[in-house]
Amino acid sequence: MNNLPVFDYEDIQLVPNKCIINSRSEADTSVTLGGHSFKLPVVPANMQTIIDEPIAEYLAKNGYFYVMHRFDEAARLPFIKKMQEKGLIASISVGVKAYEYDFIDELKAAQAVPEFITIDIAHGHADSVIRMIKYIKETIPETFVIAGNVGTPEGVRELENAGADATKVGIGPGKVCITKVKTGFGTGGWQLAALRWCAKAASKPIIADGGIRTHGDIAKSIRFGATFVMIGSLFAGHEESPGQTVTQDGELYKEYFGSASEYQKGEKKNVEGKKILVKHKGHLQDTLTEMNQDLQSAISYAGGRDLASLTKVDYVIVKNSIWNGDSI
Ligand SMILES: NC(=O)C1=CN([C@@H]2O[C@H](COP(=O)(O)OP(=O)(O)OC[C@H]3O[C@@H](n4cnc5c(N)ncnc54)[C@H](OP(=O)(O)O)[C@@H]3O)[C@@H](O)[C@H]2O)C=CC1
Ligand SMILES: Nc1nc2c(ncn2[C@@H]2O[C@H](COP(=O)(O)O)[C@@H](O)[C@H]2O)c(=O)[nH]1
Repeated sequence: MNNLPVFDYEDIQLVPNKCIINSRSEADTSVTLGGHSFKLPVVPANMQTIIDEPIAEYLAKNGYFYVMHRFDEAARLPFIKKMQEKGLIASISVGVKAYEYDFIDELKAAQAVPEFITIDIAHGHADSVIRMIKYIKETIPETFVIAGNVGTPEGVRELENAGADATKVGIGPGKVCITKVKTGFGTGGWQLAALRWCAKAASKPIIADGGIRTHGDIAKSIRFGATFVMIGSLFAGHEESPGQTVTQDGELYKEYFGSASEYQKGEKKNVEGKKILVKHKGHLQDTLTEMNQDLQSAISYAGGRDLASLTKVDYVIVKNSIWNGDSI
C-alpha cells in the first residue's frame, strides 16, 4: 500500500498514438453494460439535484444510461412501471435499511423488475451492502446490480463475490463532498490512482464515481480501468437540472447539493455533503454532445476507433501541471 503510486486526474496526461481514422466522427464511443448498449460511458449522478423523472426518460429514450436517485421512495415502483410500459430501461437506486427488503419483495410481486438497481451507500464495503446484493440476486436475479461505493480492491472483490454485477468506486472525491474533511478518509485527491488500484482487482465492470472536472477526465478514467463514469457537478448547471435556479449579481446559477447534506437529509445528522451554486450552462443535450465529441477526439489521439483503444495508451505523471494557469 505504501508503494502505491498516488495521483489524480490533473496529474496525468495521456500520450498520443498515430491516428488511424479520417474523421473524429468515425470514433465509436458506445459501451455495453448489463447487455444494453449506450451511446456514452457516462452516467449522471443519482442525486436529487442532478436527475429527475423527465431527465431519466430523456436519457433512456436517447440511448444514454441513467440511474434514478432513491430519495423519493414511493415514486420508484410507479416510475419502473411507467418506463417499462414505454419500452424504456428502468434503472433505480436503493439503500440498505430494513424497508428496502420489503421494497424488493414488492417489485417481484408487482412483476416490475427493473433492468438495473444501484445500491447507493456512502460506505459500500459493508455487510449491509453484501446482504442487500445477495437478497436482490436471490429475489430478482435478472436485475443487474451495481453496488458501492468502495475505494479499495478488497471492497471491489467482496461486493463482486456477493453477486454485484458492477461496483462503483469513489469515497469522497465529489465536488459537494465533505467526507474527506469531516472524517479524514477517502479517495479524494487520489481518485484516479484508487480507480487504477481497484480496477486491477475487478473481474466485472467498474463505475468511477466523483471527481470528474473536465471531459478529458472521462478518457483518463477509461484508461485506468473504468467502464463507466458517474458525474454530478458537470451535469448540475443545465436548464433541465432539477436544482433550484438562483440569480446572483445578475448571473444565473443552479443549486447542487450532496446526498448526505442537511438539504437532502432535512436534519443536521451525520452530514457529509454541502450545497454549492453552479453556473447555469444551457441544455443537457449540448453537454452530452460535447462530451461525445471530446471523447471521439480522445479515441483518435489514442490511435484507435473505439473506447478499447483508450485502455492501453501510455501516460505520464505531470504533477498538478495540466492547467498551466489556463482555464477553459
Ligand atoms: N460517494 C461518497 O463518497 C459518499 C456518498 N454519499 C451519498 O450520500 C447518501 C447517503 O448515504 P448513507 O449515509 O450511506 O445512506 P443512508 O443514510 O441511507 O444510510 C444507509 C445505512 O447505512 C448506515 N451507515 C451510513 N454510513 C455509515 C458508516 N459510515 N458506517 C456504518 N454505517 C453507516 C446508516 O446508519 P446511520 O446513519 O445510523 O449510521 C444506514 O443504516 C448516498 O446517496 C451516498 O451515495 C455520502 C457520503 C460519501
Ligand atoms: N461525500 C459525499 N459524496 C457525495 C454526496 N452526494 C453525492 N456524493 C458523491 O459525489 C458524486 C458526484 O461527484 P462530482 O464530483 O461529479 O460532483 C456522486 O455520484 C456521489 O458518489 C455527499 O453528500 N457526500
